[in-house]
Amino acid sequence: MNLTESLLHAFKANGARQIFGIPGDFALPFFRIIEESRILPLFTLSHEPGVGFAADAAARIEGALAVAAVTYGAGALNMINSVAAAYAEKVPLVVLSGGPGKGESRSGLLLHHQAKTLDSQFRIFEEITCDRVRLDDAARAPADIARVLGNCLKHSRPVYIELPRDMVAVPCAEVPPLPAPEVDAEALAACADEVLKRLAAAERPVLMVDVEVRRYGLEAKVAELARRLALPVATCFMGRGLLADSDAALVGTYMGMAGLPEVTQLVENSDGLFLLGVILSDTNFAVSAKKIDLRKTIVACDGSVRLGYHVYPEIPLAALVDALLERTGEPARRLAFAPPHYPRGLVADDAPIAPNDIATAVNDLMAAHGKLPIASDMGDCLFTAMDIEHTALVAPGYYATMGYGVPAGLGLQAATGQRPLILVGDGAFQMTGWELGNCRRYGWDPIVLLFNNASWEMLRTFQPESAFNNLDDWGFASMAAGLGGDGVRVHTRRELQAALAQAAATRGRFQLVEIMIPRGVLSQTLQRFVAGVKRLNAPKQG
Ligand SMILES: Cc1ncc(Cc2c([C@H](C)O)sc(CCOP(=O)(O)OP(=O)(O)O)c2C)c(N)n1
Ligand SMILES: [Mg+2]
Repeated sequence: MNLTESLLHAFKANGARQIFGIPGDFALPFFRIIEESRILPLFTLSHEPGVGFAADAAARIEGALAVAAVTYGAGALNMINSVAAAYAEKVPLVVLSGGPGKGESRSGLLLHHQAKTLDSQFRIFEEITCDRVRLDDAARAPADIARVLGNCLKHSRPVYIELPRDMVAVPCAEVPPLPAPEVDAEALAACADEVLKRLAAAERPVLMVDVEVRRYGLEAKVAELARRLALPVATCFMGRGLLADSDAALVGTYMGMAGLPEVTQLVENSDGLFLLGVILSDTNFAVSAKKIDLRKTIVACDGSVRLGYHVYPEIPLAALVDALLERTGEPARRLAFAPPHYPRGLVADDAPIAPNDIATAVNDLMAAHGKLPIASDMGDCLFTAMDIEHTALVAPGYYATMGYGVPAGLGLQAATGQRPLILVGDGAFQMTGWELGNCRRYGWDPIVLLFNNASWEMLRTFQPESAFNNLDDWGFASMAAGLGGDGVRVHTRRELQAALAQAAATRGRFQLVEIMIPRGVLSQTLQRFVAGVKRLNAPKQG
């Protein structure tokens, strides 16, 4: 077996199901082995940001490793933003980059694709990965690969592997099993006992879940824990879509002043708030109506558990959930809760379309055809998604990068085989929407809802006086045929309903529904979010 095959077998043995990538001369040798060995399917896309986002979405939806393979320099550095997004949102993404061979680096010449030095790329990735290795020693490689992949899964963060092009075919041993995370049994027991004691003492305990629950494959266990403890469950903005298929008492998504008032009160008035796998970010908590007193909360994330002033380090989330389940049985009472109401029954008339009409039309579609997993870009489309029935959702809710939606939808369909719904604004579509041109050769057929307000509308809500927020009308629907799909532009609610029905009935080609929205017309959630941010940032009176 050669080094590339050993690496590919290790990817597969630890959960990866495909590789997304774009080759280059520093990567051609190992791309050939990927293609000829067929150990993992290879999907090439058109631009490295899209490669990173597609692999990120595959990792999120599968709760497993995903691999983004690129060439040295122009390729890998083109993917920095996608890897930074994966780091911020705790995604186990493996960056596999080609690199110069040993001989080349001694030639004394500056190499093409080289930035400052030949080590610059390795150092740049240090800031957005939890571990890195350059595979320049075949004897050390199996242990190095095991260590790096082990850290990728343990920390659920990206890692960087550089494969010099003169090493790809050297003989190499199999990669050993990854090191299992060690847990101090006594500390775990004390931690689990204290968590349960706190929750039992609370009159209004609430469980809030976020991305780590999916990253560590814990959704079913967490739903069972919530049932046993009779806890109402809220997701945070980033955690939207979690537990969608469970019987957990899902009350909705907490968004402070921007969210449903009943969910905001439940969370902010809780005397036993249990934050499980929650990233304490501004997009999750910035617009809190009432500052959540973290001293009264239980925060389990990033491998530690904090209860007030008590901190238990090195407690993996999975170990904590298992320990809590071991200590709980059938609930004394069944929790009565009111599931959130999502709008249905679109009035299909000749009125112009507002974002909430899109949510209503999608809810009607899912009621008729079953739930669809959603990949959403950043923009009002993501705020609109909060009014869509709870379903699997991948979106950059915290890192908030644009360009995510379309490639992420392709990654989602490549990973699961399920047809996704993609939500994307016109500004974001201008960035990576062209990746739809890759659907035909892989048989992907997403339904794409393009919110076209000819505007960077989110920016306009914060700075309405700037004319640069006005975008031109690009006529996206008319471009769909050339990219291998079908496109339709809709202006009224009647046209929207008909277009969605037609898209749902058409398989085998992507369906682009270009939804014209008047500038200044926002989703209710975004309106509340902006009002909340403005209120919080307003100069204090007096
Ligand atoms: C890669 C990238 N560039 C810039 C931004 C800043 C930014 C936003 C966030 C605040 O940082 S929202 C927004 C406008 C989005 O326009 P569009 O996709 O048309 O959606 P909508 O019209 O619904 O706003 C920009 C430019 C970003 N988030 N990501
Ligand atoms: Mg827009």
